[in-house]
Amino acid sequence: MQVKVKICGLTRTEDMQACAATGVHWVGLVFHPASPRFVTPEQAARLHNAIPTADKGGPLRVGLFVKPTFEQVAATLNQVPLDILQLYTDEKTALTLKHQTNKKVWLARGVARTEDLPSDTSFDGYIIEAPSQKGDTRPGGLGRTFNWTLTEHWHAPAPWLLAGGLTPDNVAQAVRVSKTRAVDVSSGVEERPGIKSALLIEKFIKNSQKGACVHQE
Ligand SMILES: O=C(O)c1ccccc1N[C@@H]1O[C@H](COP(=O)(O)O)[C@@H](O)[C@H]1O
Repeated sequence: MQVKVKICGLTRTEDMQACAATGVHWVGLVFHPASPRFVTPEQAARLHNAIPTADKGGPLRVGLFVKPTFEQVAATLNQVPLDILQLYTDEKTALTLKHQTNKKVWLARGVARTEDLPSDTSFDGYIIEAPSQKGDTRPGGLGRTFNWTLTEHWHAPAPWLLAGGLTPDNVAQAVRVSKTRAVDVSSGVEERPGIKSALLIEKFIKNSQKGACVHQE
């Protein structure tokens, strides 16, 4: 797989198994109570146990937290051995959590202009997505796209994933325009919030690779 894929917001064992079977690089578990994809640490542990770990060829586990405290992250890590923390918080808190937990940290950043693109090399990766809007009930998972040309000439300080409103129908174009090497999707491969479709996951992965072929020629 040339373009790496993360499927986020998994709540069911069968969806974890579909991700593992299709060879996605990362699966995301949402620990934000306001999300329709929220899972408790106990539910996450069951999902984690349903598929091979990364050292046995399974996907890496990414835990998504919105403005978390150290206590919330530590209590979650006690139940489920996450590989990466995807954080919606400020840089200082994220860096402190990285040192406290000794985990890889990806920062999520909404981008409206090139000036919003991060330059800090302290993090292990970035999720680059649509900026929040007034009235949003959560900072992501809303199926909203942004101007993909913004990242076209960006010299990223760390590996990054393009996110926000990606679907099997637009992912090839998104990869082509943004020049990303990795994509992240939640709502675009769902039958309804939290319920993934194995068929849409398969289509999404296949189409994401089509975008890569064009810009690598
Ligand atoms: O998925 C959620 O419910 C969610 C809640 C809070 C913050 C982020 C969330 N999801 C992340 O948002 C992006 C884009 O999602 P979508 O494909 O537009 O639905 C992705 O990184 C999800 O992991």
